[in-house]
Amino acid sequence: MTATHQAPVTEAAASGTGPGPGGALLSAQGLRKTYGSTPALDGADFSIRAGEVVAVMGPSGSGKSTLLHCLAGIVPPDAGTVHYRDREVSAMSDSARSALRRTEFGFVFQFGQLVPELTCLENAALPLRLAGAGRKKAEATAREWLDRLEVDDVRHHRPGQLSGGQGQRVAIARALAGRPRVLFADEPTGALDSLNGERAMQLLTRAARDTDAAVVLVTHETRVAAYSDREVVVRDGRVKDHGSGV
Ligand SMILES: Nc1ncnc2c1ncn2[C@@H]1O[C@H](COP(=O)(O)OP(=O)(O)OP(=O)(O)O)[C@@H](O)[C@H]1O
Repeated sequence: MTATHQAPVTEAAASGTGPGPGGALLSAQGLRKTYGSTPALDGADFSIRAGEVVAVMGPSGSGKSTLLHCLAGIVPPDAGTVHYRDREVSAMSDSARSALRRTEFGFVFQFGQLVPELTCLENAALPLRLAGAGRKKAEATAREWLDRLEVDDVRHHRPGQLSGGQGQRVAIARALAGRPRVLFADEPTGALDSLNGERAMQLLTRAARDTDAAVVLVTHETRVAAYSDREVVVRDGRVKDHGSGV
């Protein structure tokens, strides 16, 4: 659906600054989402504060990725609400949700999804370039993040020339270079061996904490969830809060 006529510039540009329900940075209440006859979410609640790392765990098919997609404004829920600060994401137009994703959110998926034709430096600079930064400034910032993720030495390589661990760290640098307030990570270490997975998680959580970004971390691995402050478990489309993590 295109929403060109429904999205006043002010809506897309206005970034909520007040706290959301219960002081949360991002929260969801009573989310429902059905695909055909398959219920993916069935009354899911969630909330995360600035600087918090929350692991979303649960069996395969329980609704973890759907929850992440609804929270990030990628998929509109059938019912329920999502708030980012004091703005209701679930009530925004498509273009306002895209603007929110571009300016406030960062994403890391299981397979880095780097652009194969671009170098690592160009990949990491891409979100900044899309947000309007000039090439020099974007690449200077991107280099700082590649350095933090310990992959500055491969900045002139293309994704096809990297190991899995290097590629995922470039993807994390790209996601964080735009200084997102919320980082969504869906099985970010799912394609890595345990050593590379551990290192990627150490660097990801350290960088997120340094920038006070919230991290919604979908994982089925307990050793990955151990990097969180709190774990929740999704079961049959509902969320159970397990309190503090390790
Ligand atoms: N785009 C879609 N079209 C149809 N069904 C979908 C779609 N996305 C998810 N589903 C279904 O919704 C349910 C929840 O899927 P979801 O991907 O959210 O689970 P998950 O907990 O992330 O699973 P996994 O750990 O295996 O990735 C599953 O039954 C899945 O088959």
